[in-house]
Amino acid sequence: MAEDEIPILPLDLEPSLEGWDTTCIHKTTWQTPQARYSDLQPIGVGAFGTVCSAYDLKENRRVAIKKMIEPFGSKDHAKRAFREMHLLNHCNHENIVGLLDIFYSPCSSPDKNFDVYLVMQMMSSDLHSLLKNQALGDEHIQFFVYQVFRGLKYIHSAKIVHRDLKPNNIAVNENSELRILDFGLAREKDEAMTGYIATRWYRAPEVMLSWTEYDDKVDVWGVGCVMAEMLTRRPLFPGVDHVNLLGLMLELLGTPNEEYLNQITSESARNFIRTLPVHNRKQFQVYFNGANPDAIDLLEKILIFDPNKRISVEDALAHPYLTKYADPTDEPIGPIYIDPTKDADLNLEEWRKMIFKFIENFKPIDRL
Ligand SMILES: Nc1ncnc2c1ncn2[C@@H]1O[C@H](COP(=O)(O)OP(=O)(O)OP(=O)(O)O)[C@@H](O)[C@H]1O
Repeated sequence: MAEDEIPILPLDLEPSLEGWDTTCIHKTTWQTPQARYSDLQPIGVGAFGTVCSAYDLKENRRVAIKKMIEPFGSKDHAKRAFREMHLLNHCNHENIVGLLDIFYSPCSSPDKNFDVYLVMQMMSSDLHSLLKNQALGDEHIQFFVYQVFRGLKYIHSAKIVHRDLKPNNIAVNENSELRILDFGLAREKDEAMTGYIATRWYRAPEVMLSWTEYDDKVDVWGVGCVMAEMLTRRPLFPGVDHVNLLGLMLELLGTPNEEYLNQITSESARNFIRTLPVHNRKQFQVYFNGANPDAIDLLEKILIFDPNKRISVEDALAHPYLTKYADPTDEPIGPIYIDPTKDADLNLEEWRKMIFKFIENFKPIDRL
């Protein structure tokens, strides 16, 4: 499946255990995963995986296990699967979900397709489910936004761009700890960026309007959309298609100036915007009526069309809205990520071998 064909799923699919091989033999141990991971309960579903919580009898803790959907369905699927496991394994940070273990289906060999299961820290909910059920107080919003930026500082300093931040990809615990999930679309920063990234509503304008280059500021935009959703409990830009999404952005943020429009590489996109009614930027104090003025100020600095003028992660962490939690001595940076497959043009069989080897060689580490 090409990246621009990634299905956009209805938001609330019922998770299930369908297709789970609960009898498969664990690669590294004497135990079957069924014996090591018991009490499987479906908790989540995405376009590329179904997720269960399970009790890890060896470590005496609950974990989340994601079964990748058709990792070998196509070359692009396999590439995505490899990237996800490799990136998850690279990151070790309190605000990023980590790879505790990985295993495959019974009698797997590199020569034929096999199922892949990723074991991660278990979180109790994600922001999408949380917001469906409850309103968040300002303190919670502050703490969540802080933690997302803290996680982004780590991944961006490692030269990784997440590219798919949205409430479903932000997991939280009862004690308000937060971890960023789902590195399926993440990329090494300098890699050529493709047009399709991020679920539509959270997609930065520079991605939609095909700027020649875009960078980690797409993730800052994503935080802005998620933060606005935390304040109002409604998606900020629920566009039904590209044109509608752009229209919603222009209505709130005003028509961008010529300097900005001239940076859009697609002539048709540029001209299209010029045909639309001219909007003035709405007053955020009115739109986000009742919100903490510092929250509004931070949003003003995030929701800016031009990524070069959009606030950076470092400056966001130092913003007055997050002062209560900010501690530059406790906001670690990450080791630079190098994708071993960066310039590789592998076929499906070769990807399968890469994934098999990764699982074979996987060594669990102590995860934060
Ligand atoms: N570690 C975890 N703890 C708790 N819930 C989780 C965990 N990992 C995933 N989930 C749940 O499962 C859902 C799907 O997981 P994930 O986003 O990783 O799958 P995906 O197929 O890559 O999704 P997408 O459609 O966003 O690409 C999440 O939205 C979340 O509700």
